[in-house]
Amino acid sequence: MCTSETFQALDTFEARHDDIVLASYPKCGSNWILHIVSELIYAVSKKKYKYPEFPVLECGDSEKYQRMKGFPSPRILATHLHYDKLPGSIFENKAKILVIFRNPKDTAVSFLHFHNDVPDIPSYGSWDEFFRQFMKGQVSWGRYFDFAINWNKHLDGDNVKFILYEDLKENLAAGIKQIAEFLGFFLTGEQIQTISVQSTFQAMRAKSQDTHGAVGPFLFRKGEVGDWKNLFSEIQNQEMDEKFKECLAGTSLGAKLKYESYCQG
Ligand SMILES: Nc1ncnc2c1ncn2[C@@H]1O[C@H](COP(=O)(O)OS(=O)(=O)O)[C@@H](OP(=O)(O)O)[C@H]1O
Repeated sequence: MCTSETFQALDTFEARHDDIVLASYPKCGSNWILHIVSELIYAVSKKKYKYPEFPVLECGDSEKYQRMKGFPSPRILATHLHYDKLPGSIFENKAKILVIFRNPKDTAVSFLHFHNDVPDIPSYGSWDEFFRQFMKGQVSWGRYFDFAINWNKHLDGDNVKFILYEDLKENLAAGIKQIAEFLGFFLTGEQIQTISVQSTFQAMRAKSQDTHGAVGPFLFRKGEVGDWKNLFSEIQNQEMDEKFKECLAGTSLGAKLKYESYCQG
């Protein structure tokens, strides 16, 4: 998805202290958090947050990064780039970073459906074929486990907040409150409640064509935890469990992902 020109252009990108970065592997809920953060900005400023351009940071060129200099603060920058590929100014200028994770099995299933449902992007012949490519990292933005390993040592920084998709599903209002506190936004319980009603899967899917155009209903597909059980074979389960053990078991991110709760049984 990114050419060497993209990375050269990204080097010219100047992050601001009050930028809000949403870092996630694809299909982990980036559009969900983007919506929540936009609603939080609206609640505290009464300014509707409008994305002046396509919000994925790395989908751009040097002209986009020039134009972004004129965008009002706070800017929301979504990215699927691995930690070591992020523009250094994000860290130097201490932008706030929300790192969003989702269990790798549901992430893979969501990724397959996205490829196969959305016209104009490559589709895969079968789930088995996609699974093989996903495990090898031969999919857009590379291997889930490389993304995770890359982030593992950087989740405890002052400017970093870890968010688990499954936690948000379990208690959306609590998750929104934590995000608000991390961003330094002070909201009443009533405001948090209003945002959580607007941020459920059903509410977002119902508006998806207005908010995201024709791709909306594919982007807001099912919004569930455990959909992997409909596609994974026993052998694929074992392979993913092994990979998790090899890459993340015993690490702080491994514990944060609550793999046993969401990927087994
Ligand atoms: N409000 C809400 N509640 C629960 N789940 C939600 C919500 N909004 C988006 N989603 C689900 O997130 C998945 C899409 O992830 P991303 O937005 O990161 O996709 S993308 O990488 O930007 O294309 C995709 O998951 P799947 O439904 O499993 O495919 C979306 O449905």
